[in-house]
Amino acid sequence: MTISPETLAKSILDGFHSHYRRFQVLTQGARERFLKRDWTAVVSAASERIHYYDHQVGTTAKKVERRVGTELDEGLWLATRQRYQQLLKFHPQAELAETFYNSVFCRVFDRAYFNNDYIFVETVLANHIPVPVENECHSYFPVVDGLEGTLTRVFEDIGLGGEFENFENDIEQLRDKFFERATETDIEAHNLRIDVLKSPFYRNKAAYIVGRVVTENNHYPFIVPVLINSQGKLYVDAFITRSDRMATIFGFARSYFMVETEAPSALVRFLKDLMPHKTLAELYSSVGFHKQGKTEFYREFLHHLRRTDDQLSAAPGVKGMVMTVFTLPSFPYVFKVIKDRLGGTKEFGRQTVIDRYRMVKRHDRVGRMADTLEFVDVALPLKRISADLLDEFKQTIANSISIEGDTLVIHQLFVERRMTPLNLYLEYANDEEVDAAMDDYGRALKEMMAANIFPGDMLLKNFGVTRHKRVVFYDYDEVRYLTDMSFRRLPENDWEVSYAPDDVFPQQLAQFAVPQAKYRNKLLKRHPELIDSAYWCRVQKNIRKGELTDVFPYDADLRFTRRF
Ligand SMILES: Nc1ncnc2c1ncn2[C@@H]1O[C@H](COP(=O)(O)OP(=O)(O)OP(=O)(O)O)[C@@H](O)[C@H]1O
Repeated sequence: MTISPETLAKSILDGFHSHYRRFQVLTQGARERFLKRDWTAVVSAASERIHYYDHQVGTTAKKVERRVGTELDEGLWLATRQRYQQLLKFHPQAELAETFYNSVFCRVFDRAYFNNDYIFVETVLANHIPVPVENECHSYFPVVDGLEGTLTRVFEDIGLGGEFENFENDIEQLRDKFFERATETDIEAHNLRIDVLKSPFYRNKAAYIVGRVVTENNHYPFIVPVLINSQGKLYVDAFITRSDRMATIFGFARSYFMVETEAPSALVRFLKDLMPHKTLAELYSSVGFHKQGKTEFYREFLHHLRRTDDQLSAAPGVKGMVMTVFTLPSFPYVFKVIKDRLGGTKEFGRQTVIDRYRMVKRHDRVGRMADTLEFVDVALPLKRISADLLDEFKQTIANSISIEGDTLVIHQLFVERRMTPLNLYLEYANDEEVDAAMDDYGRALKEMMAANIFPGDMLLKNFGVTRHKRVVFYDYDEVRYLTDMSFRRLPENDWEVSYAPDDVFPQQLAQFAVPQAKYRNKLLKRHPELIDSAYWCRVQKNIRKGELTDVFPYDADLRFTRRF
């Protein structure tokens, strides 16, 4: 029986709708999980939401295959693509539905067809957003009857549910911070409007209210984190206004927020207005649409390649034993491909590396582990690859590449934000910066531990320093759950030791990870407990008891004082 383009297009769109419904259900549950303080469910919902997209693409692709096989009928698919495009004209998630179509098509058919005739390499929506941004996502609060009244209305409107511990005190502190900020920025505190995104953003143990203060000539973004105490009462924890601090809260090393939206494009454009330095790719990912983040990333990359002429070359720093890492100097990302033969002491195979990178992606990355985008069959113009890098490819990743005409195809590729490797940073940093970096490296280790992550290989070269001078981990091939390891004290006599593969001796960790005494001393001065096995065991015990430690994405000095 022949199938029409109409039926085919609709069945792919149905697949997308199932995915989006499930995404919405998981996202909507965030409020209740937060109010019930069900942190275990918070962790599993976040992981399931990341996972579900691929599952749904797989199911839809199988349906397509059953109906039309894997032999591509050109006429049928050209028409299906056209029909699908029409169906999206006023669709509130049109750009996500385009991406879903691409994912299904690419799963079934050959790479030769991955062009704009068959899929949406370029979006057909471009600047045409099918939903009016203004209506969709935010509420307006003109300050007419005093700031306190307006702030109260903001909270009533957003509907966090639950009772506050001391609402009046929260509003007073917010008002005071607001006036402080108004003086700094020269805002007339009574002649303005507050715009607030209609839904709170949930992540880990917090809900965030996100908005902006609009004056006659300007606007100023803000975030208000709301936490919940052990009696289930809410309280406002801070008022965050500086854009670098906001950027860190939305940073690439954080997990994705849960925020309800019918029109992600409108939400993301509002956020872009608040944080202009963030790319659409980063913003889509930050609110959980990580596949859309990938699509936007790839589009940005293609546009960037067209606009520039520099060459892809090896990433600066110590070469890895597992990954061949390269970068385009004018583009702030690195590309990683697993080597054909894993070098040195690595006692695991390719699949373990892939599994560990995926495990980190699904895990709470607590602001300390960079997000990765995983691509299959990426085509790069050969002329943009330096001769040295091409040689390195042939020697290290020959099984993962093929050359087709003037294109090099990489069969599996991980992409991460580029940072300055910590070992390189320390070489040119001044004393104060070295102090701060070693302190932050210690904090990074502790925060990863608190999230049940044991980095395995803690060498400085496996950490990077971001634009905002935060230390972030990026090499996941030895990552394990903290609870899978056995932390032990070193016995008095070496010959008494019987080592098991998962044994870790914290007393030796700093010596191995930071052999240079000048750096190690700075680390241990701030974080002496890192070489105490009892400390590691304690953290492990807390995790086993189901305690999710608080890791705040903002500095402690921003936190409000709590008055009861
Ligand atoms: N996100 C990044 N930003 C900047 N440089 C990076 C990034 N990721 C990797 N690099 C560079 O590439 C090198 C190798 O990367 P990575 O540590 O991920 O590889 P590996 O093969 O897993 O290393 P190892 O041998 O330690 O297991 C790093 O030492 C660093 O110099």
